[in-house]
Amino acid sequence: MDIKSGHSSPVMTDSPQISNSRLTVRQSRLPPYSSATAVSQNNNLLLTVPRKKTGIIDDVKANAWLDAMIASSPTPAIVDKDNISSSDATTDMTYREWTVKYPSALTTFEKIMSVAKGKRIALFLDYDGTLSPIVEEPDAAYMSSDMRTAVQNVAKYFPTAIISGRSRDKVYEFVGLSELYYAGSHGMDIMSPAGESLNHKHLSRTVSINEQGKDVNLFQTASEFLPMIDKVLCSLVESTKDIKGVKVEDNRFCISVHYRNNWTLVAQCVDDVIRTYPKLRLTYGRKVLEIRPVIDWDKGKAVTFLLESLGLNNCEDVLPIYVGDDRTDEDAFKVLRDGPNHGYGVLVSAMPKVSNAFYSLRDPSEVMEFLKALVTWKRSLG
Ligand SMILES: O=P(O)(O)OC[C@H]1O[C@H](O[C@H]2O[C@H](CO)[C@@H](O)[C@H](O)[C@H]2O)[C@H](O)[C@@H](O)[C@@H]1O
Repeated sequence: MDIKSGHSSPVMTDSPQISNSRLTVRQSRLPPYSSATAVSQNNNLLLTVPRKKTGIIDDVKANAWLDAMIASSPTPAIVDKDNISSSDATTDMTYREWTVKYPSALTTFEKIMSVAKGKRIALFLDYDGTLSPIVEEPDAAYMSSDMRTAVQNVAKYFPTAIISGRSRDKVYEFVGLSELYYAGSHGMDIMSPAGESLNHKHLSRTVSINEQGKDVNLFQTASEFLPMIDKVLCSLVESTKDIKGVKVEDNRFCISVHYRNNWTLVAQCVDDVIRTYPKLRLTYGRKVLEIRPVIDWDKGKAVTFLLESLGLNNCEDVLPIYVGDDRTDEDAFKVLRDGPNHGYGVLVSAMPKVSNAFYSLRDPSEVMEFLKALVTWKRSLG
């Protein structure tokens, strides 16, 4: 990974991976992303990554979606330290400069709490990269028991939801706390804790039985896509089976295609499969391509839905806080920044990034400190 800091906003790249690449995709579902959000439904794109002439950074920057995809690709646990060209000191300084715009939620904790005073906090937490560190093997992204305790404690005081790109079952398996709200598949599959009734004026619910045999409410916004998603899942498993480092993950209402090398080949394979499905779209995260239904629903919508269902929307005395690390969390940050339910997004990142969040935390260990601080603060109020 190379961090170029000669621009006003330093850009992270995986230049060794892309320096010789050329990818032309016609009539593709690969989206032309803007710098912070990942939304496009354009069917007729011509995307070209030209061979390096003057500088790969410029070439890549000319292709906004690719730039953004690569920028979000490096994962702290996978990064090869030897490839970092900037000195640690420069990196540190760049990070400190960045925190002027996105202050640490720990160092500004008192300021945040002065706003929270007299308000009810509603807490939204992403999973991967926020509650668990990013690791090479997606199935091994375990949460520490200390983090679990921190989440459990915070949920005693504030309504707490986990909002993840993973399937709801998988994230529930990792977290294992039945007292939380869970929104899997980027918010397309929402479950209330047992014993909590969740109602919404527009969306109908189904009642299901959880592992302890108790009733839980489910809100699923993309059920009609399930047969299509299952079909695409099978095709993707088949078409990528010989590509080293690829793992296709079934996230129920969406699919993740993880890649470690050969990303152009993987992108092409994915594109070949989904180009005949106009009702699906492609987004991306850290070394992952994600296929999901073309519906107007994302993590931001899930936050709004949960606030409405909990009767916490448009309330002067509610402060929603969303902590997340990924591109898909930006939708939620934006909702809290610009929407009627004013709150704070907290971006978890050890690298400078452009974000809709207000605050930042470096990594999951700082997230845990933040959760503990919230509990201490709440207890201090008596
Ligand atoms: O919304 P999230 O909870 O942040 O989930 C986003 C994706 O996270 C997982 O992939 C990422 O984390 C893996 C484990 O650390 C890592 O190996 C992978 O490279 C990352 O992309 C998950 O596997 C995906 O399905 C989620 O969509």
